[in-house]
Amino acid sequence: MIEPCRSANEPLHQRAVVDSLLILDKNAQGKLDRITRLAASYFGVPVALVSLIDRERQWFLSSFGLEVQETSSKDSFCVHAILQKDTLVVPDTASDARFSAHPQVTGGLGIGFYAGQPLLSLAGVPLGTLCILDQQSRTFSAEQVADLRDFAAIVEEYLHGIERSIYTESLKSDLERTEALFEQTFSQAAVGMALVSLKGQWLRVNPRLCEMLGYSEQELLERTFQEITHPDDLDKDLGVLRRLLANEISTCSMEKRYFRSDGAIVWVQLTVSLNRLPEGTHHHFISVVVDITERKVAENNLRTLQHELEDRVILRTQELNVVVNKLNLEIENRVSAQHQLNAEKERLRAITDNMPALISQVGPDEIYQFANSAYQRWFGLDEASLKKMTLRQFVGESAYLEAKPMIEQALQGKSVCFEHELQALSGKLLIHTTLVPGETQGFYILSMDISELKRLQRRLEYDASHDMLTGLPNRRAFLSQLALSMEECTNTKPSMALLFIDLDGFKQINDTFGHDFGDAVLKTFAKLLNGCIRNQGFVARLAGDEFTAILWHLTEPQAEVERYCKEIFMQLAELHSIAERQITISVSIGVAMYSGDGTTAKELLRQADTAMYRAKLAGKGRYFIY
Ligand SMILES: Nc1nc2c(ncn2[C@@H]2O[C@H](COP(=O)(O)OP(=O)(O)OP(=O)(O)O)[C@@H](O)[C@H]2O)c(=O)[nH]1
Repeated sequence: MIEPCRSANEPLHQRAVVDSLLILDKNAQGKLDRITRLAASYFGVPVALVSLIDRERQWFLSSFGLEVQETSSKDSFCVHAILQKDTLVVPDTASDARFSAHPQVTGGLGIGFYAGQPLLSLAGVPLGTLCILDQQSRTFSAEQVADLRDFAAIVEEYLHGIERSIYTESLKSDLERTEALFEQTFSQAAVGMALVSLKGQWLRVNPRLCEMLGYSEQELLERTFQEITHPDDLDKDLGVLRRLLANEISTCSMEKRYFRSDGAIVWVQLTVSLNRLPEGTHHHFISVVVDITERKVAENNLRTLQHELEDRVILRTQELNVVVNKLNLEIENRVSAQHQLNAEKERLRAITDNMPALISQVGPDEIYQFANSAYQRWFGLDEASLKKMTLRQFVGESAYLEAKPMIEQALQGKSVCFEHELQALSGKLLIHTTLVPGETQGFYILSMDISELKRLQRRLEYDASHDMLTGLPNRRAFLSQLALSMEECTNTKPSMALLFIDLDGFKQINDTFGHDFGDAVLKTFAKLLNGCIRNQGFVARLAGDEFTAILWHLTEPQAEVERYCKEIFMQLAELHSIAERQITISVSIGVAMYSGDGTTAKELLRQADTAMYRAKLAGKGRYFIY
């Protein structure tokens, strides 16, 4: 037998209908049995069957002349009828290639003839066949085919009735399930649910909505939603419903306020959709109501908090702006001060660098913190090198130890000056240093090179106290030495003599040989006089050709004075020429002895002068003791 080739995507609901038909009650089967029996009789065949077929099996809902209830679908003649969707007539199975090898043809039932009419469901899906079988081959006229179709139509009618009743039962059951589900959902929902008429009347309300609004179910059903809607929200609410009714939107959601029965306000999230009847007319609204009062309160609190925060932020921002402005002003002032400071520093640097002095600053650790460029010029040391040095390292060990007491005073906050020597690139320098305590710790150093100044000072001092021509101490030096020497004497032990010495006839020498020669004479005599006194006294030129000598520490005043005067005369006697000119010089000497008796310097000088005049009067070239 050639097996029927069936589509793999055979409609699924065919199986469902077949399954449903299989569970028909036995009474129903009895009706089909009457038809198969009638068909067998009408067509004069031994077997008439109503078969149902799915992919695997073939059942016989009714069988006349056959005991078998079920076979495999691949052995089924009926499948071929279903596949060709029209009456299948096989007059002689033995000569039909499709069935000649079928076991029920070659053996078994020994089928020689088959005619089957497909049975279609209400939806036109083939469910099985009404078929007749004969063991003999036979002819089957067109009228008989039409009759078989009529029989099949009766079976189909019957099966459709069953199908309808199954479908109705199924719908009813679905409706009941849906209704129960709706009822359960409606009553147990955690959100408010309601059906509302198109005019706003509450039609059905669930317990949660009643609880939310504080009304009993009955009280609520006696009201419209407009009555309990907050007036400020009503227009918006009605506007949205109008759009729903105009089919502009399919559903809407809004936040609105209801008045509870106790007058309190309930904030809700309302979602409304429109329920339509099958023909499309509007029937009622379906509302889902969620209480969002807590959320609204929280939002309000949050909003209030946010406003408070914003106010605080504004306040703080204002305060901050004031602070920032002050800070900016302060920064500007500081920047300005810093600029001034930098300018001051630069000016100070320029001043100090151009000062002919060493200017520096050392910290409490005696390390240099600042040094002007004089250090570079004088010692070849730049500021960077000095900043790595201590004062001790710079001045050297011995100079540092010498300056240490002054450094300590400066570190204790006292200004101090001292003089010292420093070895510079140009040689040894005499330095005058002032240490000035710093504002914090450490001190400033101002060192000036006073080598030249000292030389000048010494020169001035020398010039002020010496006679330029002879180099002997002058009148001024003489008078101070006289006072000093007289102070050293006591009245118990006279030990000093003052000699007033005047050249004789010096005017004549000047006039005869000239002033320059007179100068040479003065210089020669000064040297002679100074040589005579050795270390036992003091020689000075008072003025012109007048000289003085102080002899001190005289143990035998008279004798020592006389010896000195004679020494002068003797050396003058040995002097025969000056400046290669033959000449003889003599002097007159007046002597005043001092014994610490209270005689003043002026009086002593007068006494010596008087004695000298006496020597002059006595003929010059001699000495006279007062
Ligand atoms: N060459 C020279 N002459 C001077 C200097 N100072 C004063 N004289 C002169 O010294 C002379 C001093 O003369 P007197 O002492 O008055 O007279 P004298 O000739 O020495 O006479 P007697 O003192 O009486 O012996 C004057 O002619 C002055 O002009 C000087 O520095 N150089």
